[in-house]
Amino acid sequence: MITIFNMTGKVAVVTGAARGLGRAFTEALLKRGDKVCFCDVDNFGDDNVQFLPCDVRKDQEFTDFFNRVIQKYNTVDIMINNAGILNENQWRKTVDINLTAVIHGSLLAMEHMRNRSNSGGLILNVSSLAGVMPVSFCPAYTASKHGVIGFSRSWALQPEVRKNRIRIACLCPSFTDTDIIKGTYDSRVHGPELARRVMNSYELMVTDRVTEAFLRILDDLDNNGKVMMVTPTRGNDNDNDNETEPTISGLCRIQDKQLLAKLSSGDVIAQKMKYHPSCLAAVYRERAKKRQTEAENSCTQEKNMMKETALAELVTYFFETRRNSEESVVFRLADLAYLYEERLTQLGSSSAQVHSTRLRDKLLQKMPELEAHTKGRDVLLMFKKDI
Ligand SMILES: NC(=O)C1=CN([C@@H]2O[C@H](COP(=O)(O)OP(=O)(O)OC[C@H]3O[C@@H](n4cnc5c(N)ncnc54)[C@H](O)[C@@H]3O)[C@@H](O)[C@H]2O)C=CC1
Ligand SMILES: CCCCCC(=O)CC\C=C/C=C/C=C/[C@@H](O)[C@@H](O)CCCC(=O)O
Repeated sequence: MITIFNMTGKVAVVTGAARGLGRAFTEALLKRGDKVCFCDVDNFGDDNVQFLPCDVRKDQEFTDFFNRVIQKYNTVDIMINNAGILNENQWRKTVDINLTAVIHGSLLAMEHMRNRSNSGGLILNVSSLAGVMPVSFCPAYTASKHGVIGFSRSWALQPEVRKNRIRIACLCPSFTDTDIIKGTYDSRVHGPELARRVMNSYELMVTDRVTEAFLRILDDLDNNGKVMMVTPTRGNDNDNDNETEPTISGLCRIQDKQLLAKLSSGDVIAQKMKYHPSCLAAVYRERAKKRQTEAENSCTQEKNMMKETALAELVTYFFETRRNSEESVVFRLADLAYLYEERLTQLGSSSAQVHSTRLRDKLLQKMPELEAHTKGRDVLLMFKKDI
């Protein structure tokens, strides 16, 4: 685990913080003793914090706002890209604010944090549960929130980001009691009736619940690339084992198929049921097992991706070296294994030990124009036409 730095007493920027979640996040940061500079298109007055009007959709305005924060505080440690709207009739504006401005805000922060002599920083992008699942009544909003996650996770993998101790994470709340969900009742969504029904099937969260998760992800020093979901019953990814009464959405999440079948056949009514403690324990055991498998799968996927990246770079290195060399080139497998291992470590792989025979086979498979020869204790790789 990489320890980056303690986040309290820092300078934070929050976009879209005149109300709703942004305002709640700002208040929580102030309580911790951080300095906060926030912006919004709406006005807001409070002497304790610095407010600057800024429409994050306007590139120059956003850049100027960010630079003014640096002028005032000399630094930015935390960047919260929170501003967001939901309006399917104005889908371009929705994408501009929810995704394009998040990209812009992240790049501004990264550029600044990269030059801070290795003291790093946190970029927290506010996505949504709609960033991880389809939502039929607001496709553009959903696309923008999916985009935020894709963008953040991709940067999080970059060696440059890790090297500079920058962390990029996402927060994905479910429906929360703020102004944005009022749009679900009017023409800003496709099918307000369906939106209302879906929303009613979810328990509405208070902003405090999301703020609690927000503070956790802020304090988690190992959160680069993390996507934290916040739902009424799960709270966040870590604490969730205090449900004693089943709700339909809760049951869907934990996949208690037997009980779901009973409910759908009309045998029982959700509100009237309680779990027997040992059944509940079994359900939680099952869920913990499922989560572990999911975590392992995603870990394996990430490792495979790193291996693919490192191998692709090695292949490029081969061809570049060959192209730039007047003479024939010979590569020692041991050197290549070392380079490959180094690159995997840079990419963040925790178990980067390389099996050199396997690496040789992979390279020969990727580059049929190569041949391997043994010379003493060395295995050498060279282009066939150079032999
Ligand atoms: N409330 C909810 O159910 C959920 C909200 N979210 C996300 O949380 C974030 C915050 O939303 P809420 O606080 O819920 O909504 P909200 O509508 O209460 O707050 C959004 C804030 O962003 C500001 N804003 C809008 N356009 C802006 C622009 N161009 N430049 C600067 N500021 C701008 C608004 O003036 C407002 O103060 C959004 O990204 C939203 O998508 C995610 C999941 C659930
Ligand atoms: C709609 C307002 C969104 C603004 C705030 C959010 O970002 C909250 C989004 C969070 C969760 C949305 C989940 C929606 C799920 C449904 O699509 C799905 O559970 C079931 C849908 C059934 C259907 O579409 O027929």
